[in-house]
Amino acid sequence: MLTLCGFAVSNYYNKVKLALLEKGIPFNEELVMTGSKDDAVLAATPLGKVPFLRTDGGTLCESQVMVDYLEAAYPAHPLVPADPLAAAKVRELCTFIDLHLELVARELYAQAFFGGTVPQETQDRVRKQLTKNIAGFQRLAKFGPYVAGDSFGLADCAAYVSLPLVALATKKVLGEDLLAAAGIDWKAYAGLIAQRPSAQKVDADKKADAARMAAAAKAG
Ligand SMILES: N[C@@H](CCC(=O)N[C@@H](CS)C(=O)NCC(=O)O)C(=O)O
Repeated sequence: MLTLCGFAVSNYYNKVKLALLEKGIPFNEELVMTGSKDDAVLAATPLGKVPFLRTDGGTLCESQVMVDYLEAAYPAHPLVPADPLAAAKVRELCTFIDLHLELVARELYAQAFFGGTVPQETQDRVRKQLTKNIAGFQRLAKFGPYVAGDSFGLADCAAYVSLPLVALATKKVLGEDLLAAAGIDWKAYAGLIAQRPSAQKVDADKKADAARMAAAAKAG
């Protein structure tokens, strides 16, 4: 049996959870927060990041590695096309979203979501980089209506959990939703995906986990 480890507010955790739910793979969940000093956790995720996945044969870290493993090990309900190049094009979008959109916007999260401050020079650098990267993303993304074309797939697992964060973080910190400013109607896209039972489960669990974290923070 698979066990997805991490917490339900995490976008990368939810990327893998969406794939598991969409593919109909049975799995357990185990609450693990970031920054663990536990040797067993660090053996599974050496940087202490979440998510990580326990399988009967060993553990995996890195969300894209996990979803690629799921596709290979559980071919039913495929989330990438059978054609290798078409499948790689879907994975290209996943990588682009994770690396060139989310990871860049992440530099704003301390101020956007956690009450911190991001220096002006970092804000300026992120704005410049994201403006360039969003234009690049627009050359790859189809939104037809799914991010890679006419059917739901792996790229939607990445896009659904991360595009709203990019939009909200840029709006809160830079004063402008850079996705919307570039003409990406991410709200309509997210609304479409949010109708799926998998997304509804992810969103409900995320809300409950956010309440758990708020209560824990209040309790010190
Ligand atoms: N590239 C990793 C990113 C995972 C990641 O950054 N997870 C966040 C939570 S959403 C985390 O663990 N942050 C804590 C840290 O970076 O130390 C993946 O795709 O799994």
